[in-house]
Amino acid sequence: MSDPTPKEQIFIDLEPGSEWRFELEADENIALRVLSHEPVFINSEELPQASWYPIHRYTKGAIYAPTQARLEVTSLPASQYVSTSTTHPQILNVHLALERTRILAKRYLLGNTPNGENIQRGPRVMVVGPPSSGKTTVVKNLVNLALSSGMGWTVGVGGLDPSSPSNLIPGTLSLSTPSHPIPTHHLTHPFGSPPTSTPSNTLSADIPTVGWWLGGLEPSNKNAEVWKVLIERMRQDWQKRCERDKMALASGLIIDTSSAFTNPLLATKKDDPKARYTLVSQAVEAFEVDTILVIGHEKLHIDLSRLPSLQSRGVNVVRIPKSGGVVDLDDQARELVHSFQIRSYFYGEPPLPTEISSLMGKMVGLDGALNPYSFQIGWETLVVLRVGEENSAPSSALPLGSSRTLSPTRLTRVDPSGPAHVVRLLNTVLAIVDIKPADRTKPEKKPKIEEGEAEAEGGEEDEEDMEEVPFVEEIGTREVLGFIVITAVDAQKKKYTVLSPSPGKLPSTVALAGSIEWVDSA
Ligand SMILES: Nc1ncnc2c1ncn2[C@@H]1O[C@H](COP(=O)(O)OP(=O)(O)OP(=O)(O)O)[C@@H](O)[C@H]1O
Repeated sequence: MSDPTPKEQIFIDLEPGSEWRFELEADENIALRVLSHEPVFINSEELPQASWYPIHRYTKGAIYAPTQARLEVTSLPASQYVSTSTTHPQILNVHLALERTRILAKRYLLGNTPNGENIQRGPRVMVVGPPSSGKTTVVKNLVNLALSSGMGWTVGVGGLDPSSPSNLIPGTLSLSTPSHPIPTHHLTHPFGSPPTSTPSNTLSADIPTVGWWLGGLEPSNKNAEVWKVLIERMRQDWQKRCERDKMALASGLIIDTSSAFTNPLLATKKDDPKARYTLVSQAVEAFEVDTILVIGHEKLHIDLSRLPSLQSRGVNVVRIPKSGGVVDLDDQARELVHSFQIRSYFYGEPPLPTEISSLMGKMVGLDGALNPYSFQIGWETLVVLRVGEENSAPSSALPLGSSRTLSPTRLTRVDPSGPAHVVRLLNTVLAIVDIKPADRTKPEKKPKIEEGEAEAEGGEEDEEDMEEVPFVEEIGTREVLGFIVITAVDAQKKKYTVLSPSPGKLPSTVALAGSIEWVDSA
């Protein structure tokens, strides 16, 4: 029987140029629809007229109305308010300048029409700022403005913030090429999901994305060399794309960065102790960035404007205001977001409560739940590697008189037989990397145990040198195919239990470990 007392409707009226800001808690899911006729935006994506737009728990954001507007929401979040201070006009100004560059670049590249300013490619923009300054939100707005312009742009989105929930999974760098505005239904995956994680008929899955595994949440002095190689990999990928596709070259690249970029001394090398903002200079050089947007921070703006490495390239350093709506996340909230991000990689989004999914009227397509798959795999079959110098033996352990000449991106095989390793591997997130026959430095051993059905076989396994890495070093910084997590280690049977996003054989049995761990607490 249907409920005889219809629920009271909740309306939000917005003055021209105001925004409705909301912060959804763990038990808050809402849907909203626009009842007025003029366009209303969420992160510069126009909300569909009259359709319900669902927004999942934990999401924080703002609905912006350039003209008078009326919204209907299914329920009012505990934390919500309307503000007339908005940074949208400033973001729009930046967008218009970028749009001009794109148009001139397109004319040059596709129509062979030179322009007086010698613009030969689209804008390359990098957004920097302190923690919780709204970097990801600015990137998303600029990308959505470009994709909504009707010009057919295919903007590249660089994810240089391994801890951002917009990235693939914590610990990765990513490059995605969305072709439609990025939605804000939930906080994970807005820059795109790897194909193994999300069914292809969903909103976020058709954003082609490639990822590289840093294995940590931010660039640091310890992983600086690995970071540098990953940036180079990403640069090559972007360059290849631009060579293939002139429209991508004209559309440009917008890069989100880690707040570690604001640390002037990070990644400074011993041979160049005076270098400052190495991470910024590195990325600027790799992606030929021409504009840096600094959010809020006055000193950072001045520092970067005076940085010789940027001045010599003629990089335009522009300061834009920080939105008063940005939510400052503490460490606990960040941990929760990361855990949620990993969970949704494997399980997708839990279904919306029926009071939302059964709403009358049109509803935009939803991302659904996924069916991850758990199985056992032998220690010998799944080769777990770590990348980087920090994982190799300390210099003090080297023979007397010898010095370290190891490569900073060397691979170390994790031998799970040591008790410390078992503890360290449990709950570890692993990135699967593609292996080609030419990558092997030793011929492949036929795996004795495959997946699920072979579980019960167990038995003796040939002894092999578990310390030896039978692959070339280059695989440690290669593009990743997907992620798994070790949920149990059976020391007696010498097997891992792993959770994979989809059933079937793993695309490769070589995986990279980092410092990202996950325990399903949902
Ligand atoms: N105008 C706004 N109204 C409400 N919430 C907002 C607004 N702008 C940003 N937020 C929210 O504030 C949070 C922090 O913003 P964002 O992730 O863009 O910052 P960031 O600088 O990239 O953070 P990080 O330090 O993690 O790199 C996000 O949850 C975002 O959705």
